[in-house]
Amino acid sequence: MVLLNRILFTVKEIKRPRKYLRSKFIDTVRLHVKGGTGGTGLPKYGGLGGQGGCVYCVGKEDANLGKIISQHRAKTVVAGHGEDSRKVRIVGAPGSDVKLEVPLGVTIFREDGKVLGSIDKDGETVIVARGGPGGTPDNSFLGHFGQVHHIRLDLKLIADIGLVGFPNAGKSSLLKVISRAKPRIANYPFTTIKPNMGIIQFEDKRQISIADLPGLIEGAHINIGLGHKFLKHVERTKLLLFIADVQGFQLSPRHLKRSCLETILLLNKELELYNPELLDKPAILAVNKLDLNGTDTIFNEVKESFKDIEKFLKNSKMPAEIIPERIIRFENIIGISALERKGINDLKTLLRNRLDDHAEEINADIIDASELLRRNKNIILERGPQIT
Ligand SMILES: Nc1nc2c(ncn2[C@@H]2O[C@H](COP(=O)(O)OP(=O)(O)OP(=O)(O)O)[C@@H](O)[C@H]2O)c(=O)[nH]1
Repeated sequence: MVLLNRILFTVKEIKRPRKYLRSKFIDTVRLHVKGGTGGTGLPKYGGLGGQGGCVYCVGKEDANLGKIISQHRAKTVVAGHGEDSRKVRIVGAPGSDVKLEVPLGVTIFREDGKVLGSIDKDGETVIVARGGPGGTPDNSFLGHFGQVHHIRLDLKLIADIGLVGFPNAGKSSLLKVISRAKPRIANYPFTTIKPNMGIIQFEDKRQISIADLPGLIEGAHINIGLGHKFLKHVERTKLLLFIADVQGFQLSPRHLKRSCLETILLLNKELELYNPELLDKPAILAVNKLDLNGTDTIFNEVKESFKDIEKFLKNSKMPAEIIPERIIRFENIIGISALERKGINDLKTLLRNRLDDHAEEINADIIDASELLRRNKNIILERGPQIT
């Protein structure tokens, strides 16, 4: 009876996590992939064994890595073996291939760290394990084993804009008013636990994608909060949109209260510690919650201090540990209120114009490269036929 009571009591204790906490966003999958073995040949009749099948990844817009895991629970993917040559079928049939549908933005790494390829477009294909050749006179009619690899599929979202900010800054609220996304919004930190994607739609049908990442926090580099886990998703974005709460941030009464400017510098520092190259991306700063009383002054002070931030920091009593080595250059600083939709249209226009300029800059680079090629064609051709 006591035992029964204890069991019943324990069962009652186990609470299933809420649904949104269970829906995990998966951005890395490890798999053991094996190409099929080639079939054996038939020496007596000169019969050829079938080629082993291969395992390959193909890009699909609506695919997700979670589906791959559910389809291959054992995490081993094996392609079909080639058919042996027989008297009645002198050339063996090839083994069946296995297709893995992956979302766009996936890079495939081999166990030794070598990149096997990346998939950025729909239909793009990368073979991850080739099948072994079938038996022929060259290999004494013995089929070969296929390739065997441990691979890692690593997803980095491909979005035009990456939204970075501290928890509670209003990233999800901004995403909701600027795009059609429906993120969770609540007044406590880390409501966002997985990246959310939204599409900003313009009247002329132009679309811009925006990725909202879970909040960064002071000390993310030592894995505080959600750490740097999601920062890889901003690597492929063309523009960074920083969002800061005009009131600053305080994780709990036990933690220091950081002002708006301090949170911006801390964000800058976390990005720098993760990958300093991120600071070279074009960046725009949106200071949020300007509907609150008396916040205009804070916004103006922040804007003013960024006019010559190095000089400002030299003269300020800002603690040294929060100052990054390299300070990001914001191309624009804009005040908004996601709650009251103030400044949202200006922000949208700003983002669009900046992305259009970015596209022109890239086109200019391509034109430069082709011009260089044209001018140096003779020199290049002299070097031999291997360079085309
Ligand atoms: N007054 C005011 N409150 C806002 C504004 N934008 C967001 N909030 C509030 O701030 C709180 C946090 O907003 P979220 O959009 O969830 O913030 P977040 O940055 O996504 O937070 P995490 O999910 O924790 O990273 C919510 O209570 C919002 O209602 C604003 O412009 N003005």
